[in-house]
Amino acid sequence: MTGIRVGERARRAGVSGTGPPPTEAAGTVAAVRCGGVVRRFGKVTAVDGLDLELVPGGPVALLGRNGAGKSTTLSLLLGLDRPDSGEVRVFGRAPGRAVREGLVGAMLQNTGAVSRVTVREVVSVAATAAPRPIAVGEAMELAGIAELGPRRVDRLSGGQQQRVRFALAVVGDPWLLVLDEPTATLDAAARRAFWASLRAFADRGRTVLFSTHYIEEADENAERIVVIDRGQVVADGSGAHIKRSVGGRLVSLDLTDTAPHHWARFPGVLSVSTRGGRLLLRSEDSDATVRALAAAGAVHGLEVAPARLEEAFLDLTEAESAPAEEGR
Ligand SMILES: Nc1ncnc2c1ncn2[C@@H]1O[C@H](COP(=O)(O)OP(=O)(O)OP(=O)(O)O)[C@@H](O)[C@H]1O
Repeated sequence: MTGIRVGERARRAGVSGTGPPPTEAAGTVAAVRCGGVVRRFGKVTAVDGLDLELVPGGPVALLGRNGAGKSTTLSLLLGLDRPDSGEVRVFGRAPGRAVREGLVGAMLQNTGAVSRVTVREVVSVAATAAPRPIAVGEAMELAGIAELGPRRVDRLSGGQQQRVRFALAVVGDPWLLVLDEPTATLDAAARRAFWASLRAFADRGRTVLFSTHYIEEADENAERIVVIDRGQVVADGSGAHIKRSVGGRLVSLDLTDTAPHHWARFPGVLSVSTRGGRLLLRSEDSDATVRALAAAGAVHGLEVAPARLEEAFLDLTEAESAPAEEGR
């Protein structure tokens, strides 16, 4: 576990907050615990025996390619859906109960903007509905929309509307904030601003879990990355840990040589792929790989680089990717 405990983070940030649910001291109960969770849709097993525990703290990224089971997992955590088997607990409670108690906030994909109301009005309504809200102005500040209070929500840009959704998700002061691909529709500047807001919220000692396809963003913005594929956790740790666990360096060269080589049998080679006319060899011993490539006369446009998270991610999820949408 790499999450920082609530008390520790909140102390570091100098935030008092409203405190954890009264029955539990901070950090003594898992924010999320999934055990053997299965969710099937017809022949498709979207979540396939998922085990996951989040200690309070974060942010944590749920990283996976299309159809990996991220949204289904988040729906189960929010009590919007139920597992076919296995157990999901949020702060020790059934997810629906945790949501009703105001312990969970969410920002989901494709939620439309309400018409004709102002930003301040819509955030105020959400605050009224929450059992333990923070001040409306504070939520707007956190979301970076303090200046937008009098503006109509339906006349804002996509990036601004996304920040309003963030304010709606945090105004109830949830102890777990769940975000499904929060930056999918944002440009680079809006993304940067959004991540700053999200980190500011996590720094109040809250648990933040977001799903993403963006590997580099997960690395930059999460303390822990849970890689999910075919509804199972295939890697779990910091970005550095995931890079290390896949291991090695990336040896790449121009694929000009048409002679058949058994690249996978070259010394040190862990995996082989091609991209844009380049051969990519992940190697645990790049010196040995390069020597063998030179001996085979295959060195054209050679580059050796540290493993990037993207390659690590592809290695973890690409090898058997074909049947993912077909069920097993
Ligand atoms: N309501 C549903 N009915 C049928 N199949 C579903 C349903 N919801 C999800 N699935 C299937 O379950 C699998 C996992 O979907 P899910 O949306 O959880 O993946 P994801 O990782 O969130 O993907 P994406 O990144 O594309 O949103 C997919 O094969 C999807 O088609």
